Amino acid sequence: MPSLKAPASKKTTTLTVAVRCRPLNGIERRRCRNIIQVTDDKGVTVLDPDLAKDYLDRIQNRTKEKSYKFDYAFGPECKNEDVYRRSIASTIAGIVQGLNATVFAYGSTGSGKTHTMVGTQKDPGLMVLSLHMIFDLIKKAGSSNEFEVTCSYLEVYNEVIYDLLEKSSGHLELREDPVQGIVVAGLKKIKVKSADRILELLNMGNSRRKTESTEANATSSRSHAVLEITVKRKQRGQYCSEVLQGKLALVDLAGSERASETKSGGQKLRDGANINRSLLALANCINALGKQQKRGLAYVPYRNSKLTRILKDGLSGNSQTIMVATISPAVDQYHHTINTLKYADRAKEIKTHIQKNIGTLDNHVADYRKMIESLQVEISQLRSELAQKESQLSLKVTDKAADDELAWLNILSLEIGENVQERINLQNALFELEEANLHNRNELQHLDAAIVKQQVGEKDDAVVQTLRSRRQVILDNIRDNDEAGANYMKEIEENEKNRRQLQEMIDEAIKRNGNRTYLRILSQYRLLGMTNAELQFELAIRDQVIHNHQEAQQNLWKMIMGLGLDQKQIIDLAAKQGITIEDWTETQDLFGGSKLSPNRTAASLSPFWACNRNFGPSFSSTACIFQHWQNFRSRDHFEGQWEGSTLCREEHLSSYYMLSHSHFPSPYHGVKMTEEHWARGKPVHYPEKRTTCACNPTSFHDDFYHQKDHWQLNGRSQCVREESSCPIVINQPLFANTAEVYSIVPESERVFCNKLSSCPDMSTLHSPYSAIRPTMFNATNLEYKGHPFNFV
Ligand SMILES: Nc1ncnc2c1ncn2[C@@H]1O[C@H](COP(=O)(O)OP(=O)(O)OP(=O)(O)O)[C@@H](O)[C@H]1O
Repeated sequence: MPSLKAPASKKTTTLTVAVRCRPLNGIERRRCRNIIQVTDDKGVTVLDPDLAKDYLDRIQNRTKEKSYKFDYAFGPECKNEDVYRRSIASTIAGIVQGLNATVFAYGSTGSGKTHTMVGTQKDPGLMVLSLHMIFDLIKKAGSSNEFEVTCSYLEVYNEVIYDLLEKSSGHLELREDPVQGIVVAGLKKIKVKSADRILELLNMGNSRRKTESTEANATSSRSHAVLEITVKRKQRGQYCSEVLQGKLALVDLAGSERASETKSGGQKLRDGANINRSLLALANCINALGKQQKRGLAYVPYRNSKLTRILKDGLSGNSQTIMVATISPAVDQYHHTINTLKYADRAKEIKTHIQKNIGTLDNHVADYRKMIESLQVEISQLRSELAQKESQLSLKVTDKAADDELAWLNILSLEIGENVQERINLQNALFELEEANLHNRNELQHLDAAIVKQQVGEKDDAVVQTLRSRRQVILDNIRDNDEAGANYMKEIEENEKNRRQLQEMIDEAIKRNGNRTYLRILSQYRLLGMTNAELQFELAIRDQVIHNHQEAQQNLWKMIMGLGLDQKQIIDLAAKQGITIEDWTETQDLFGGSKLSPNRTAASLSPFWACNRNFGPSFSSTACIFQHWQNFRSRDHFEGQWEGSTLCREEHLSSYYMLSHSHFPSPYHGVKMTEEHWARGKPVHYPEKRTTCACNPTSFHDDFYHQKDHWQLNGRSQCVREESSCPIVINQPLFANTAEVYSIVPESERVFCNKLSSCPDMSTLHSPYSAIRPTMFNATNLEYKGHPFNFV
C-alpha cells in the first residue's frame, strides 16, 4: 500500500514573457516605417501607424499608440545570445536539477520565431544555446553524478504528428499517461552524449520540416516543431538513489497568416487553415488560462488541437515556461503586432507550478508500462510484417483496380484510427468539463449559503456585493462550460456517424471482394485491436494511479483525524486553505463508523456520480458508469449501515475494474465474511486487510461463487446472508455494466430495480435490499448455483 509521502515542494510561478522585435529587412527599409520602440529592457511602445490623422483625431488627441511592459524586451540590435543570457539561461540550468521547462516563440509569420529558436550558424538560436548549456552543466557536475540525456523532435503538420528523427515517419498519436502527462506514442527518443550529436539530429530534423515560400516569408514554417530534451540524473555508484528527471521542450510554432495576405491557395491554404486552427486553439487556451487566474474554474480547451495538448504541461502544469513573443517593426504589420502583444500581455497572468521530478514510480505502474512497451514493440513488428506482406502482394498484383482498392483501404484504416482517437479525446474533454463544473457548482452552493448568512445576520453590503459578483462569475463559467460540453456532444455524435459510415464501407468491401482484400482488412483490424489493447492498459494505469491517490488521501485523513479535530473544524480549516471537501462521507469509516452529513446533493458528491447524472446514457454508456449508494440512504433498513457512495467502473470491453472507494465498505475488501462479522444483517467487525480487485468479465461468473454466508468475487466479499422470508439478502453488491446500471430501491419486503441507464427492463426481485448486475444474477446462473433467488 502506498504510504503518504511528503510532497516535493511545489512553487507557483507565472509565465515569463519576453518580447523580441526583429530589424526591418531590406525591402521593408525601403517601403515601410518602423513603428516599434523598445523603451527600456522591459517596455515596448507601438507607435500610431496613421501619420495622416483626420482633424477630429488630432484635436481630441486620439492615438493608436500603445505601450506594454513585459519581463524582458529586446530590440532589433539584440542577438539570440542576448535573449538567451538574459531571459532563458537561468531556467535551463534547472533542467539538470530535475525541473521542467518550456520555451516557445509566438508571433505572426515572418516575425522571427524560427530565427529565435533555431537561428543561423552565425547567430545560433535558443535551441542550440540551451543544448550547449545543458552539456556544459553536465560536465561541471563532475563524475559523482551519472546522466542520461535523450532527445526527440516532432512536428505537427495539418493536425498530424510526425517524427522528425525518422526518415519516413508515419502518423503518431497522443496518449494521456497519468504519470507522465501527454506523451506521443511511438516517438523516437535518441540517447545522446554530446550537444554536437543533438545539433546533428536537429539539423536533420529541420531539413525534414515542412517549409514553403509564402508572400510574407521566403522560408515560412508550415508546421509546429517541438524539440524535447530529457535529462536523468542519478548519484553514481549508489544502489537505490533518487533519480532526478528534468525535461526541456523548445517549440517553434508555424506562422499565423491570413490567406489574403499570403496569396496562398490549394495545399498552402489548407496548411494555413490548420496552422491557424492550432494557433487559434493556443490563443484560446492563453485567454482561458489568463482569465482563470481572475475568474476561477473556466474550462481550458487544450483538446481542440494537437499542439495545445502537447503544450498543456508548459501552459499550466509542472513547467517553468517562457514565451518569446516575436514582432516585426514594419508599419504594415501593425495589426499582427498588436495581436501578438495582446496575447503576450495576457500570458503574463498564466500560472504554472514547478516541482522537481524525483523518481517515485510504484512497481505495478512500472509493470504496466513494461506491458505497454512490449505491446508497442509487437505493434511495430506487426506493422513491418504487414508492410512486407503488402510489398510481396504488390509484386504479384497486376490488376489496377486491386491496387486502388488497397490504397483506399490504407486511407480507410488511417481514418478508423483517427476516428477512435478523436472519440477518446472528446470524451475526456467532457469529463474534464464536468469536473470543472462540479467545482463551480460546489462553489456556487457555498456562495449562496454565505450570501444568505450575510443577509440574515451581519448585513455587510460590501461583502454581499463581492459575493454576488463572484457568484455571477461562477454562473458565467458554468454556462460557458455547459455550452462547450454541448458542442463536444455534437462532435461525438458526428464522430459516431463517421464511425458508422466507415463500418458500412468495410462491410461493403468484404462483401464485394475476394480473399486478398478481406485478409488485408483482417490484418488492419488486428492492428487496431492491438492499439485498443494499448489504450486499455493506459486506462488501467490511470485507474491504478487514482487508486493510489485514494489510498494516500485516506492516510492523510487518518492523520487529520489523529489531530482530534471535529468535522466542522476540518471543513473550516480546509475552506481557509481554499479546499472544498466534496464528499465528506469518504472520510467516515475513519471516524470509527460515526454517521456524518447525510444531506448531500448531487453537487456535493464525488465527480463520478454527477457525470453520470448530467450526461445521461449516451455519455455514461460509452465512458464509464457509476452508481451511488445514496439510493438506499433514506431507507430505514440502512440506518446504522454504510452510507457512502460506491464507485463501480467499467472501461471498454475487456477489462472490468472495481475500485474501492474508501467509504464503500472497504474494510471488507479481500476478506471472507463469516458469521461473526454479522449481527442483525449488519457487519459488526471490520477486518483490516484491503484490496482492490480487477477481473475479466469472461471469468466473472466463475469467480463469483457462493459459500455459506457470503459471495465472493475475486477475493472481495459480497456479504450475502440467508433469511427465511426472503431467500437471499445481498447487502451491497453494486455493479455497473457498459450499458446497464441498476439501483434497487427497497419497498417494504420487496425490492424494485430502477433503470439508471439504457438497458432492457429489469424484473422485480424477492430481496429486501440489493442492487445487482442482471447479467451476473440471471435465473440460470442462480439455479445453477442452487439458490432460490427468484425473479418475478
Ligand atoms: N532578430 C533577427 N535578426 C535578423 N534577422 C531576422 C531576425 N528575426 C528574423 N529575421 C529574418 O526574418 C526572416 C523571417 O524570419 P523567420 O523565418 O524566423 O520568421 P518566422 O516567424 O519563423 O516565420 P514563419 O512563421 O512564417 O515560419 C528570416 O529571413 C530571418 O532571417
